[in-house]
Amino acid sequence: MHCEAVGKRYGAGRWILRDVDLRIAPGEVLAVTGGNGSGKSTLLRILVGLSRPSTGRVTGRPREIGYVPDRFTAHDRLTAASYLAHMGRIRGLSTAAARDRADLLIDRLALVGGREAPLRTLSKGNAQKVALAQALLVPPGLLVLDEPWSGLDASAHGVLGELIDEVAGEGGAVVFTDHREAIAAAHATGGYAIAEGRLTRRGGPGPGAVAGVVVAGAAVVGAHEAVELVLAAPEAGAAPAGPAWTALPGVLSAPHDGPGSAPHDGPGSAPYAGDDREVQVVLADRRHSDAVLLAALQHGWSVRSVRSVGAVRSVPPAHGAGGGPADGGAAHPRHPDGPALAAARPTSDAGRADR
Ligand SMILES: Nc1ncnc2c1ncn2[C@@H]1O[C@H](COP(=O)(O)OP(=O)(O)OP(=O)(O)O)[C@@H](O)[C@H]1O
Repeated sequence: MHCEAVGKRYGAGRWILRDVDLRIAPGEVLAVTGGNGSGKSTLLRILVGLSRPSTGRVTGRPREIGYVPDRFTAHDRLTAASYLAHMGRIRGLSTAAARDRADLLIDRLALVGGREAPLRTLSKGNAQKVALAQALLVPPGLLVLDEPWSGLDASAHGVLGELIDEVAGEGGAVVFTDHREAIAAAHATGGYAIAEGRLTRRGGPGPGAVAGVVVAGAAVVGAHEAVELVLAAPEAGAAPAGPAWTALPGVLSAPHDGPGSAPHDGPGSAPYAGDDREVQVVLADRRHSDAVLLAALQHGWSVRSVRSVGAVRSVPPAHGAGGGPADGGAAHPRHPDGPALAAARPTSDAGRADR
């Protein structure tokens, strides 16, 4: 999805956003921070299509969008369960599937007052939980959350983090706002700040962040602490017999996989001076890296180097751009123009009226 030179002003008022360029790739979790009134909610409304940009355009918006606005005011007599079942049906679920999904989300978010509480009786935090649940009734290709942590109790904080990871792990993109850098750093894979209408990329986010890498087409999806293993084949000249790298538990990518697929070029084949053995570069989840090394050693490979890559996020083949295990499962730089982006489900960009 791409916001291209997006600008926004309400009527003849000041420019709230100017020249915003933003690409969002599947599997990314982007935090947008900024002070009160800086335009965060405005940007989110443009992303989901509720507000039309005054200049520029948004393309590649996924079909399924989950949106949690900053305020979810529910004056309704409907119960939480009925509301969610109704919303699920609007999104194409059968009544039974909508109820099941709603029940699951209500349980996970521990809605106080329960599923039969009328919406209008819910506290701010519990209404926020219902808003979150409605955004997740069907797996969103884009999940947009406006200050989702505000008002949530501590236990729901953890669940929200899990839900975000799950959406991203399934190849959905997530964008959320918050005032607090710490929250952004803990949950996002990339960050932006808005000030004076300009959106600027922030430096590396914190522990939950992805250190610049998306693995498209990995056999295992989700967030990983990854290790890069550079392995040298048993002997020079021969097609290296190795384990089926990507079939090993925890392997996220191995550019040249399978028997007889000797690496001849690309990132996996850079020869070392004085050693022309073929080289395989394996990106593995850290928890499995010892087992991968053991498998390599058992097949006669030797270890050139082991390097911690930090956090990476892997997305499934359907969302990759030809980087699946079948063609090598490459680790792509998390760059706006990175190949993973090409898999964004294209949709029309029919803007809807401003609220
Ligand atoms: N529908 C509207 N009509 C006119 N002005 C608006 C409208 N919506 C927002 N604004 C103005 O646009 C500016 C940005 O508002 P926005 O809600 O996007 O900021 P924000 O960064 O989300 O703020 P906060 O952190 O306080 O929620 C504010 O000055 C606000 O008053």
